[in-house]
Amino acid sequence: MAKERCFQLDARKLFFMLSLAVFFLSLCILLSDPGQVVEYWSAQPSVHPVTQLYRNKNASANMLTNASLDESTGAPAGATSTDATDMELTATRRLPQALIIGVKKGGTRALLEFLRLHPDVRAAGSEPHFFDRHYDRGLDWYRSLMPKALDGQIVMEKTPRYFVSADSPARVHAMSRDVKLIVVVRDPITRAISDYTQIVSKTPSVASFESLSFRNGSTGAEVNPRWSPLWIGLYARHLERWLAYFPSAQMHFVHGERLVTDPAGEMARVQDFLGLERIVTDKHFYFNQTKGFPCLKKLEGSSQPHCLGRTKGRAHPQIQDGVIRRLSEFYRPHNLRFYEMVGQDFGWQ
Ligand SMILES: Nc1ncnc2c1ncn2[C@@H]1O[C@H](COP(=O)(O)OS(=O)(=O)O)[C@@H](OP(=O)(O)O)[C@H]1O
Repeated sequence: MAKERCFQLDARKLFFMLSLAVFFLSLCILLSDPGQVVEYWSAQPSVHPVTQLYRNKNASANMLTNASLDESTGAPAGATSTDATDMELTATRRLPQALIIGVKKGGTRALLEFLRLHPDVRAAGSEPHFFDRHYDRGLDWYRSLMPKALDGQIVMEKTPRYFVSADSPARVHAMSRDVKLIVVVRDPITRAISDYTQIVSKTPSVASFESLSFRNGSTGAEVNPRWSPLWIGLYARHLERWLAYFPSAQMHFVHGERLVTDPAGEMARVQDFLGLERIVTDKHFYFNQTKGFPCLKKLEGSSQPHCLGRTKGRAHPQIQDGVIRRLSEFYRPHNLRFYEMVGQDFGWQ
């Protein structure tokens, strides 16, 4: 009897010591690299279904774009039927979960093209202008413009005019209070010159930038904030209307200048904001000296590099220094207010 009790005590002691050893061993691993544990848990929920297929197919040498998604199923071209059944790949047309709402001439086309490289993004190619111009056509019409997408893929579109359209915030909110909003912003003066360059390309007889920027056409007069290329750059005013409907955490601001100098860095932040795995990286870009802009190393189905078209990255006219100075003074308080509202200094002088 006493022998049996003694054996039970020894077993308990052994169990206790083993537990202690396991506990200390775990503690050592955790202390030597706590990041691993955090990284593991934070990495788990963000893998979207097509990203998983993309990984499985190891597409690193075979970059997958929206164009390579089968139009009828929405699955990546080349995915087998077993992949499709396993993942219940049934593509449907859905309303967007994310919108690039502005700003005109900010770099919105570049951003959309870069995002389209991501296997979990499906984007409409042209600008629907639903919330600003075609709202009376209804949500079914709008939905019909969207590409087919799988569950878990993010559907998006870009219409830069939404940012400055008075009706858009309420209408977007009526469609979805959870939609994610992206705004590409650029120095409002360069943006205005870019806008003006586009106007001249369509109407060469238009008055000079200098005369249109001031109330009576003379640089001695007040800046004319009603001239559309200048009015669009009053970012804080336009943003106010959006913040009446959406919390700032639901909006992401892309630094337009950095989208040119560091596209991969800006893309990392956008992918994080959209809850996507960082698949679009510096591997996808190269700087094209002739164009003066980053371009894509290759598009799907082609081994050729791809730059945006000729209407993106036009040469700007030279604007008088005095006019630039006056516009800087004009925009300074608006820019500072905008920085405060978004909690980010964009560094425009
Ligand atoms: N990678 C790359 N390639 C070419 N262009 C680039 C790129 N990244 C940003 N940009 C800048 O995008 C500006 C055009 O902006 P948007 O696409 O928003 O214009 S639009 O509102 O859709 O007309 C365009 O303005 P301009 O330079 O005035 O033409 C570019 O400066």
